[in-house]
Amino acid sequence: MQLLSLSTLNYRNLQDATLPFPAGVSGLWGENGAGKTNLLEAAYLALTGLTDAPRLEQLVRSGEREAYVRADLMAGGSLSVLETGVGRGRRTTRVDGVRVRGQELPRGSAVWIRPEDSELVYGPPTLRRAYLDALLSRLSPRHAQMLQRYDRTLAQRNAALRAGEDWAMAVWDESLVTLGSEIMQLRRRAAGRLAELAAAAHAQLGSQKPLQLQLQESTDPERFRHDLGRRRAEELSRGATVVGPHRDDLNLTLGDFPAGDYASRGEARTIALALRKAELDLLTEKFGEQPVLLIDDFSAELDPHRRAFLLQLAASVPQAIVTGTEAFPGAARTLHVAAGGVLAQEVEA
Ligand SMILES: Nc1ncnc2c1ncn2[C@@H]1O[C@H](COP(=O)(O)OP(=O)(O)OP(=O)(O)O)[C@@H](O)[C@H]1O
Repeated sequence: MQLLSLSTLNYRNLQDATLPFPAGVSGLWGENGAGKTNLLEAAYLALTGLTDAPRLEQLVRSGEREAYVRADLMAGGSLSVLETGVGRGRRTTRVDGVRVRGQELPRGSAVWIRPEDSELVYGPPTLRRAYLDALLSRLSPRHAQMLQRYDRTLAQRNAALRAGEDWAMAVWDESLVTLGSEIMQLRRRAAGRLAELAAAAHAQLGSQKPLQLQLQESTDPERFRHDLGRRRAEELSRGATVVGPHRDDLNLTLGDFPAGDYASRGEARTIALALRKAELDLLTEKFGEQPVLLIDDFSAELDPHRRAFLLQLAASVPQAIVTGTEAFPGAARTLHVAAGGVLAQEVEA
């Protein structure tokens, strides 16, 4: 896939502009705080409709009410215009001028690799679940739908638990078990393939210690109903559902040890890179075309071998946009970012 151009309006510190992007590797370099991450974040939002900003208004330039991003995307041989507008608690999405829901944007259009991905290793289970669920939702609209319904049911069940409505549990359990069991089955299937791809990417990254990835479930489809009943008293006293797919984790083991407790910063970044490469591979398998690859801060915490891997990875996809505080070696086109604007452009041989 290829992002032909990115337009932004009122987006964080970026100057309002339309930037064309050719195929191949574009390298964006600039000082700290120049706006490089904001540019990749805007591209990711425009291409996928996704953001992990805690509040949508953070994306809007201070003093403005709304921000807008637009991606002209070439996918499957045809051009689509993807537009997203965001404001306080509000997001609207259009494809070719027609208003759609966010999940109707092309689902395999971009993968974003960034230094914060190390939190997938060190951070709490919520982050790994979010990674898995976001990926599965892009691979399967059914999973996205099940997950939404599960989250709604879970919130209602928790409210009933807090209100001490023991009598209502039979009804909530029925829906939770039906939805939760399907989510567990979908996760199991995808996690198996993800584990293979991540382990292979990790080995390619030159790591001597093998990476293992395993779904850690708080229950399983056969036991789910029984476990809910067994822990009812505890749930009523805590006012929360204590078993189910919302309590699962993705265990990462490096060599013989849990990665979150033992991995060095560089090792964690390597594991995170392997997870993103696996994401790229899964999306490519599913949609038959490689996503646009966005790489933020390519040199952060990586030794020369791992940097070389990123270089090769960027060169292996139809289009990659890579940022750093120095120019990306081997980029077909180098752009200079300063004060939220793309200032200079040099074409290398
Ligand atoms: N909503 C906003 N309105 C205005 N400016 C913002 C907004 N959100 C973030 N910024 C500013 O945008 C600037 C650029 O941030 P960005 O993370 O893109 O920098 P960067 O070039 O990636 O820097 P680094 O190399 O340090 O990672 C920061 O100074 C930040 O304070």
